[in-house]
Formats: sequence, C-alpha cells, structure tokens
Amino acid sequence: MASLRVKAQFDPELVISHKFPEDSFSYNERDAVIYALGIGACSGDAADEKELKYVYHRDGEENVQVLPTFVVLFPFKTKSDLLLHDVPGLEFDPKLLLHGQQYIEIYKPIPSSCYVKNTTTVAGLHDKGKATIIELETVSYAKKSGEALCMNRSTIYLRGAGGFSKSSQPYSYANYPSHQVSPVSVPKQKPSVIYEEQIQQSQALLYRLSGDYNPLHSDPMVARIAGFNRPILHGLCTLGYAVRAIVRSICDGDPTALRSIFGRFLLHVYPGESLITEVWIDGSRAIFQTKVKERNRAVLSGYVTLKNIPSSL
Ligand SMILES: CCC/C=C/C(=O)SCCNC(=O)CCNC(=O)[C@H](O)C(C)(C)COP(=O)([O-])OP(=O)([O-])OC[C@H]1O[C@@H](n2cnc3c(N)ncnc32)[C@H](O)[C@@H]1OP(=O)([O-])[O-]
Repeated sequence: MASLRVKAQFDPELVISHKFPEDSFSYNERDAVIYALGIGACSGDAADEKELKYVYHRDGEENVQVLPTFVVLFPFKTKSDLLLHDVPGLEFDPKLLLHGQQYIEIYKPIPSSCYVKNTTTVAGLHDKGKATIIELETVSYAKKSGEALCMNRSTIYLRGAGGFSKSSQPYSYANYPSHQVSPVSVPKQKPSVIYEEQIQQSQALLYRLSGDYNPLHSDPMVARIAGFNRPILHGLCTLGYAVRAIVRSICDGDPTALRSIFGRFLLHVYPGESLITEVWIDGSRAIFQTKVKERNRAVLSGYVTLKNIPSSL
C-alpha cells in the first residue's frame, strides 16, 4: 500500500466558499450508447430483451433509451477530474483519490441528446484525520428549456490529505440533510432479488471512454502506486451495474422509474470479477448491496427511490 501523508495544511473556509464557473456541454446518442456498453448492457446477451433499447433503435424507435445512471457523467463532461484541481488551497495527491459515495436526484426523463449547463458547488468538507472528504454537487439543466434535469453529489475520499483542522474538533461541514447520504443497513431477511453478472476484463477500458480518464483504471503502474494489484474499476461503473440490475429486475426495465440513487463504495472492484447485487424492497425504496463473488466481499451498498412501489414483489 502506498505511504500516506497525514497532516494537510489548508484553509477549509476558502475551500467551501469556492465558486466554480458555470459550464456547458452537449451529448448525443452515441454517448448514451457507449455509456450503456460501459456498464455492461447486453454484455451477456447481445439480443437482451430488456437492454437492446439502450444501444440500438429497437423496433424502429426514433431514439435509444437512456439508463438513469447516465447522468453521473454530466459532472465529468467538462473536466474529467471533477474540478478538484480548481479548488484553491486544496492539497491532495491525485493518485490516492478514491470515490467514496454518489447521490443522484433525477428530475426529468433524460433525453438521448441534449445541450446541458452545469452549476457546481462544494457541498461538504470533512477532516477524517487520515483522509479528507470533499463533496461536490453539480446541478445540470437543459440549456434550451432551462429545466433542471438532475443533481449529482460526489463524495471524494482523499487518502493522506486529512489532519487540516486547527481546533480540537475535526472540521465537518455539509450543506444538505444527512439522511440523504447515510450508509444503509442491509436487512436481515432474504432479498427480493439476487442478480449476478460477470464484468468483462476490458470493462474499465471501455467505461473510461465515457469521460473518466483517471489512469488508476487503466495503468498498472499507477494502480500499484495507489496500492492495488492492478487497475480497478471506476466506482461509478460498479454503481451503473447495480442500478441496471435493479431497473431490469424491480422496475420491469423502465429506466425512468427512479427518483434518486445513493451508493457508498465500500471496497475496490477488479475488472473480470463477478458482481452479485441483492435487493430488498422497503416501501418506495429499494435497498441494495453488491458483492464481489470471488472474494465474497461487499463492495457497494445503497438505495434507490422508486416513483411507484412494485406490485409484483
Ligand atoms: C470521483 C472521480 C474519481 C473516481 C475514482 C474511482 O472510481 S475509485 C474506485 C471506486 N472507489 C473505491 O474503490 C473505494 C472503495 N472504498 C474503500 O476503499 C474504503 O471504503 C475507503 C478507502 C474509501 C475508506 O476506508 P478506510 O478504511 O480508510 O475508512 P474508515 O472505515 O477507517 O473510515 C474513516 C472515515 O471515513 C468515512 N468513510 C469510510 N468509507 C467511506 C466512503 N466510502 N465514503 C464516505 N465516507 C467514508 C467513515 O465513516 C469514517 O468517518 P467517521 O465515521 O469516523 O466520521
């Protein structure tokens, strides 16, 4: 494991008051399709009844359908490092950065092409001693109508960058309600759904084409410096697998059925491993946990909120 520096010096007030400039980008169907393939759509069956619509104009449809987690790409569309390098005074080693959590709200059905405006703020900053956690919140609007499409809040875990608090109380700031992002407890009863899938060896190489080019996911040397045997899968790719499993098994394949999504990354995943996603229905929430089969370790847990309570489960 890489050796980690433990005493960072920076001014937290400067970090949380930072104003990012607004940014715009456009995407098209090709982006939506490359993303769908990047999170394994149709990887087990090229004619998959429930997933062909994400990658092909099925039955002569005018547009492909868009997976709900496609919106996680929006904060990456203008800068692949989520703008962290633009935050004044924030000291960290990019090689030690890990994605900790992601919270997403979806306000409108996501079109298969759009011109989008992003506004980004610092939503949280926490000194964990051995690490600093910074949370960036991006709201994305359809530029033409001005309507808000979605919000992404990314929790980034900066290993080795903690210990900046000057007072005896570790610094902790968040501008959102804590219940939105608290880690879930996995129910004791049997899950309603268990979905297993193998990730392709080349999955991270394919997923990066959607805009996250961090070499941790592609370069063996960088992965070793960061403390891993080989390149690891993007956390958001694992989240995409889990949510796609939920959409197909709980929502009857309807990609517009989700209001919000929360996931906490518990452990890294290596491409080529098999993911087992277990899902429990709790009112309008579906709680999930994803494990790596080969190591029998939980790698992700979270929940989605559903627009309708599924009647079939
Ligand atoms: C973003 C763009 C770049 C993308 C990169 C990737 O995809 S990388 C690939 C995808 N990502 C991955 O593969 C990462 C997978 N996850 C991991 O490797 C580990 O969970 C870890 C290294 C993030 C933390 O492990 P650890 O042993 O160092 O931590 P600990 O248990 O000793 O807790 C210390 C404090 O931190 C808190 N806290 C803990 N975990 C999380 C979290 N996930 N989230 C938030 N917070 C978390 C915990 O509550 C505690 O605070 P408290 O309660 O004291 O106030």
